[in-house]
Amino acid sequence: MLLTETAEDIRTMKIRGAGRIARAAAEALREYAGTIEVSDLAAFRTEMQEAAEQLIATRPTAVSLPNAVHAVMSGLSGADSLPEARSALRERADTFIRSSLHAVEEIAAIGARHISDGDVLMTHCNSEAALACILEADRQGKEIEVYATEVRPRNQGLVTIRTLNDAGIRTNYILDSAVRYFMNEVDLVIVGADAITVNGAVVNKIGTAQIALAAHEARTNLIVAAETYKFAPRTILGELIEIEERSGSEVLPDTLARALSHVRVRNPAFDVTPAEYVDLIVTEKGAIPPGLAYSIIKEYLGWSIGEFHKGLVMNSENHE
Ligand SMILES: O=C(COP(=O)(O)O)[C@H](O)[C@H](O)COP(=O)(O)O
Repeated sequence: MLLTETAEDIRTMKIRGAGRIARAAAEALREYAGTIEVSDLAAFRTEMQEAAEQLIATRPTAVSLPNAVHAVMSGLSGADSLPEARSALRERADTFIRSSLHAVEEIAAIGARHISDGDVLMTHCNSEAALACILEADRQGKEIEVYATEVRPRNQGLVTIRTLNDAGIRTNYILDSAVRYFMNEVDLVIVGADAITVNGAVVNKIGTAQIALAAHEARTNLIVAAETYKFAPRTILGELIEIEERSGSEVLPDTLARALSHVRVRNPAFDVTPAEYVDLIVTEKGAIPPGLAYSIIKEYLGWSIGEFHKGLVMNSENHE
């Protein structure tokens, strides 16, 4: 079944990157809504609720996941019959997926304006939104060069350099630890986001905060490419974004770790870059300074709503 498969693929990172995770979850809910065999609306709600929770439990950091689930599940609130509920959910899922893909295109167009001919860029991890800006700048004929990090331990940098290479963009593949060494050659850092808090802090792949620090020191601008559904409504209420810590075996093979009984491997997958190290956040609705994160949450996600909570489907009139 697509639902179980998708949940497993997100958990194991076969499907990864906040935007792709969000669309995969929406697609899984869509398929599930159309195929589960239930006799009435109440049973349908219960089944869908469980499916939503199963998806949300896969990875805790990317807020695009609960935001996508919320966008789809909100179709349940106005439905009076089982067929109505099924079709409302399918429709919400389609709308979410379409608007997510469209958002990436909009971000590419806006982000590319901030990239100048001759710029040397640096990116970290593999962000669809950040890469879309780089590819669009290249498509517009701007001569650019990119420094792309390796991204230990899962090496998402390999995916990034393949994309850049395929586009014929001059690319330097560097160790994560070589970021400061090269920073003086860089004109602009561009990264994606897994979550953005109400005060403009950016949660992204581990190492982003270190890159931001090096950029700040070198007076190199850092921009974040992020769809509005990467903003986290519940941070308005003071909630913190949970940072996923993955298995130590991703960093050190178990056989080696077993021989080092006093050593504990720590493997956080994300870190938090404070707003003061972020120059601009490029969303599909425009580029904003991080201090305006609140307005994105208020205007596009609805400030009284949250992400999908366990056992609670909230209304989202203004979530498109
Ligand atoms: O940190 C990562 C991916 O982490 P992981 O590989 O652990 O999922 C990406 O920078 C963001 O998710 C944004 O990506 P996108 O712009 O594609 O949504």
